[in-house]
Amino acid sequence: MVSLFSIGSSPSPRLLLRPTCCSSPTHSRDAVILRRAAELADSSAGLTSPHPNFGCIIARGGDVVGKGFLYGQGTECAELQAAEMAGELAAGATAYINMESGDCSGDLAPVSSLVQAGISRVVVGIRHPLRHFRGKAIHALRRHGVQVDVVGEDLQSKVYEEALKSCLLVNAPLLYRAACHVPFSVLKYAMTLDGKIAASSGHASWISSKLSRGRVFELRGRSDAIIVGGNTVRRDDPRLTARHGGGHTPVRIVMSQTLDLPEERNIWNIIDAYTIVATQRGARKDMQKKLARKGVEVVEFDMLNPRDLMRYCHDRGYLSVLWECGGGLAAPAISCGVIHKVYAFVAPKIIGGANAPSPVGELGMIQMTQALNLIDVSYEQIGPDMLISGFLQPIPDLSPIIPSVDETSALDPTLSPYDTNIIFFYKTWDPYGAFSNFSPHPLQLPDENGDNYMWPTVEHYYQAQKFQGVNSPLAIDVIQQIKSSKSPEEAARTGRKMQRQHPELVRADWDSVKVDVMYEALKCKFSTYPNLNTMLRSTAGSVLVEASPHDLFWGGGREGEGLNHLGRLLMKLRSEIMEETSVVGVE
Ligand SMILES: NC(=O)C1=CN([C@@H]2O[C@H](COP(=O)(O)OP(=O)(O)OC[C@H]3O[C@@H](n4cnc5c(N)ncnc54)[C@H](OP(=O)(O)O)[C@@H]3O)[C@@H](O)[C@H]2O)C=CC1
Ligand SMILES: Nc1c(N[C@@H]2O[C@H](COP(=O)(O)O)[C@@H](O)[C@H]2O)[nH]c(=O)[nH]c1=O
Repeated sequence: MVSLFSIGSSPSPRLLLRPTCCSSPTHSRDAVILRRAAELADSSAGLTSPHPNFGCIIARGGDVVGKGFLYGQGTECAELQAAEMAGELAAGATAYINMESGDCSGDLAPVSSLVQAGISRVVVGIRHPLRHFRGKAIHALRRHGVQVDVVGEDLQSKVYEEALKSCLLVNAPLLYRAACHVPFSVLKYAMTLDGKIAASSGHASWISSKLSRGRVFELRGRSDAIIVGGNTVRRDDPRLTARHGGGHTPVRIVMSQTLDLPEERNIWNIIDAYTIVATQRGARKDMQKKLARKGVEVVEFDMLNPRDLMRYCHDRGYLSVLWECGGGLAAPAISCGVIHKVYAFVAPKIIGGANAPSPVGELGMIQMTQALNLIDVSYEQIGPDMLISGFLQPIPDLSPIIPSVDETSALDPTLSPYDTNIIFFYKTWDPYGAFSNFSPHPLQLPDENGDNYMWPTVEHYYQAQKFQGVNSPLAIDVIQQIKSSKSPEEAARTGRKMQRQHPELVRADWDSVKVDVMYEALKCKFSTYPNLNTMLRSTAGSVLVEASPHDLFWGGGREGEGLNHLGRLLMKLRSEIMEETSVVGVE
């Protein structure tokens, strides 16, 4: 791992790009546009689940002629949007992408859209951090005769420092995930000028201003999960929802060893946001049952601690986590190295109190020289408060590891981070992400009127089918909402929420037909896309498991307790395809 940010005035090794020998007006222009591509990549933050962020700008000379960003998993890639916008002006132009394209579909759509548009040069901020994508798009572009310049490899000038930093920042969660196998964790707290996060009575609302709390809602919207400890639930009765106006709602996680929690709390209301309680194995079974009855998921750990919880969150596909706990939990989280960034809102107030809680409990340090120094610190005034933020750990830099050409030439069907006889898939950025229902493979199937309709993803189709044929204007309206959802995540959110809130809108036979509905959609997907068909056949001999730790019907569950119906259907489809292929072969 290499430090990327300057500590005080000493710049980090990788940001020490070679001095200005090669700096030129072209370099300066490249750097400015690349930075804009990174900013563009951030556009969907808070509107959809945290996911790898891609932005693409196409420019001729200094003039931008096309741009696009990835809105969510399963939506149109940034490169294609930019190429479409640029039209004929793309021929001979330069494309700027903050990160090497990833592609879960195996057909490298981002690459083909740039090649077909006639782009002659591509400037890449960073290589893709995930091993199965790394170098692949760069290699494919070069094979098509496109000049590819990667910052830090082909472009060495110091003028790229800020652009590179923006490229790293916008995908910091993915970089941590790839390097450390944990989600990017941010510790956020609000404290008085005398360093208290509550009065000695425990009362804490409010320390920071309304404006600052508005910023917290934005931070929540950028996170997959928010974590607090049991004591904060007992004392504050928090809601922990993202009232930021965006669409994405993070999961709320309560860490409680004792499970000595009140039965009535805002956080048990799962209509607005899903709640998970992480606890010690065997803790208060009666309480576990009560929580489960409210729809709260209880996850038991052999030894509840922040590191194991973060591993669990990683397996659950989370990229970004916000810790909003008190000092009792913040200290062990820092000690075991899972906190990467800190946001401290400092309010110009003094509350005093020898026993008033502070943001970080016991770390076992006795000398000031042991203090943890934040890296790349920022200061921002928000209304009356000061927001101080910085990194506790540098963003991992994987870019210097350049794969060989052989490694990147094709999708290796045996490439799996898991046991070779079991292929797990879950998020679209996993090696077999194309098997996910969120993958960007539109499929043509009938809509509610029986007309052929291009559904953006399997998820859109599946969610809409829940309300198909129900004689109610609201059910018809839900189908329309699902059809127009910009991402599969939005489609899933709408479908699940309406199913929870209005079970009467769900078709009466849903439980008995849902497996058939899914199979029909999968058959359509894998017959429409030959490359997916090939990928599915290439898994022959392996068990396919959707690695969803929480969906015990479609997924395999955390410890294999799930029914794995999605994996089973894919294996059934694989057998059918292989039988058909062998029959055709015999004829
Ligand atoms: N101003 C601010 O930004 C904030 C202020 N606060 C204030 O802080 C106070 C609560 O602080 P604090 O008790 O530290 O907060 P927390 O409840 O957030 O953290 C401590 C609790 O975490 C649970 N826990 C689970 N695993 C561990 C572990 N391995 N180590 C330690 N604890 C673990 C325990 O719950 P259990 O006892 O159930 O087992 C423990 O009591 C309240 O007064 C609240 O108002 C809280 C958050 C933010
Ligand atoms: N007191 C305090 C904070 N406290 C945090 O916010 C939680 C309450 O969130 P909610 O119920 O959704 O409004 C609370 O439990 C604690 O984690 N946050 C801040 O930004 N500023 C503040 O002054």
